[in-house]
Amino acid sequence: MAAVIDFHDVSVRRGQAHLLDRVSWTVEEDERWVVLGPNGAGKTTLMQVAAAQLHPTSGHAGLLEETLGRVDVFELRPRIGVTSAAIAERFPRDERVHDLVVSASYGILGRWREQYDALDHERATGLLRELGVLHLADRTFGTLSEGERKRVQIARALMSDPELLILDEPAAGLDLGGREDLVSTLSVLAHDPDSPATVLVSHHLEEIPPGFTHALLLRDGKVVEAGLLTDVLTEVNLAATFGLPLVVTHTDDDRWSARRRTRAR
Ligand SMILES: Nc1ncnc2c1ncn2[C@@H]1O[C@H](COP(=O)(O)OP(=O)(O)OP(=O)(O)O)[C@@H](O)[C@H]1O
Repeated sequence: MAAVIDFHDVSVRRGQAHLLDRVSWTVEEDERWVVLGPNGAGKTTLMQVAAAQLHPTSGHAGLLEETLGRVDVFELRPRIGVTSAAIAERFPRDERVHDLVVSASYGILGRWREQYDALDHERATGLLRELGVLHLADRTFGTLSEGERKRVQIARALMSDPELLILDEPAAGLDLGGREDLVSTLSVLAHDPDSPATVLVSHHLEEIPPGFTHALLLRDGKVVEAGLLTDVLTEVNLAATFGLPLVVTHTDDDRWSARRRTRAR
């Protein structure tokens, strides 16, 4: 199976700061990864490289069988679906939800610039239905709740039928119900064999959707551990990542949680 992400010793430096420090990471087509780490660990920087938005200072960054630095990133980027707070900020608040999704097939914002065919409209409608927000298709983006916006963003990211889907902190800012709804939706996507390879960035184990297969733990720009979820999400690894003693729970319905250990067991 072909590697979707194939990083060897990827480093990103800004002056004396090592934002990423020799990160090696491989993601295969059928894998669903969660990237966990504390604030400032380098998660967003790693996602910028994985989204072909940022070149590493050194190392080999392979993406979709291409190598960053040797490929036209404008051809690579449409093959990668990305959601992040920074991207959502650029969405026009007065854009109709359906138009926001359908315009992604051309990688632009503002649907009036292009003509779309019936298949594009059908696909946008299907994705809005899959994400549970079809009833909002005629609303403007600015009138949606935070949870509704996250779902629309994911529909838009999937519109171009990407080979890699990157979700940078999709549960940030959601209330408990919104988070649980999003986790369920992402779990359905994770179990769908037609879904692209997926990378989800989070600070919280509670946000890992059932069906996710792998985890990468990042701290100070370095990989603490990477591999199968059940191998990686140990109390020892997570304590090393977040810098505090933790009790980690994995339930029968494949949900994870972590809390500070209050006394020695
Ligand atoms: N241009 C820059 N120059 C120096 N340091 C930078 C620069 N850009 C980012 N950093 C630092 O790099 C580190 C990693 O940042 P990054 O945003 O990738 O972390 P993160 O894991 O996504 O954090 P968070 O969870 O808070 O969003 C941070 O300490 C940040 O302050």
